[in-house]
Amino acid sequence: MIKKVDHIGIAVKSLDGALPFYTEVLQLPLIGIEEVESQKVKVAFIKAGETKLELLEPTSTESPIAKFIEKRGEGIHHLALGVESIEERIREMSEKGIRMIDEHPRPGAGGAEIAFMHPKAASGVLVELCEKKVKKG
Ligand SMILES: C[C@H](C(=O)O)C(=O)SCCNC(=O)CCNC(=O)[C@H](O)C(C)(C)COP(=O)(O)OP(=O)(O)OC[C@H]1O[C@@H](n2cnc3c(N)ncnc32)[C@H](O)[C@@H]1OP(=O)(O)O
Ligand SMILES: [Co+2]
Repeated sequence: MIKKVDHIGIAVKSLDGALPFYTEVLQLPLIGIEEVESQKVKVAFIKAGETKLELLEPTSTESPIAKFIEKRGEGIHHLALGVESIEERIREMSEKGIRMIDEHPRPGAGGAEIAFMHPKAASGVLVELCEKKVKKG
């Protein structure tokens, strides 16, 4: 079911402000930066050994990240677990009575499909299921 911890999401006010700690102080490689409009975020992926850190900057006051920072300040936002056949995983979770935020996968960063579980279902942790769609051809 779960292949790995795909990434750890960290909510930050600005990528420019947060990145130097990870790339200069910790010397972790920056994989890339991209905007995910549907989630109202700009994200920076950083390689951290076998997993990744995902710094998330809100691109609007309506962004879930803006709301999170407003309420709780910057900090760890979500845990993303790498899965295969995400549609089936979502169905499995629903059948187990797990409260899903997403009943169907949504586009995530890096061409992934993602789906969130409600934090109440996971002892207060926002869990993201994430399937990297390998580009065919
Ligand atoms: C694109 C990229 C990718 O990887 O590809 C991403 O990750 S996108 C990442 C950004 N996108 C998302 O996060 C989308 C999924 N998130 C959401 O739908 C929403 O943020 C949400 C439903 C988790 C929370 O919405 P909200 O804050 O308006 O709702 P509420 O205020 O009612 O919060 C409901 C309860 O969840 C708690 N809560 C809210 N956010 C979090 C969080 N990140 N971790 C743990 N608990 C959380 C609140 O404190 C509250 O608990 P209490 O009731 O005890 O006070
Ligand atoms: Co994520």
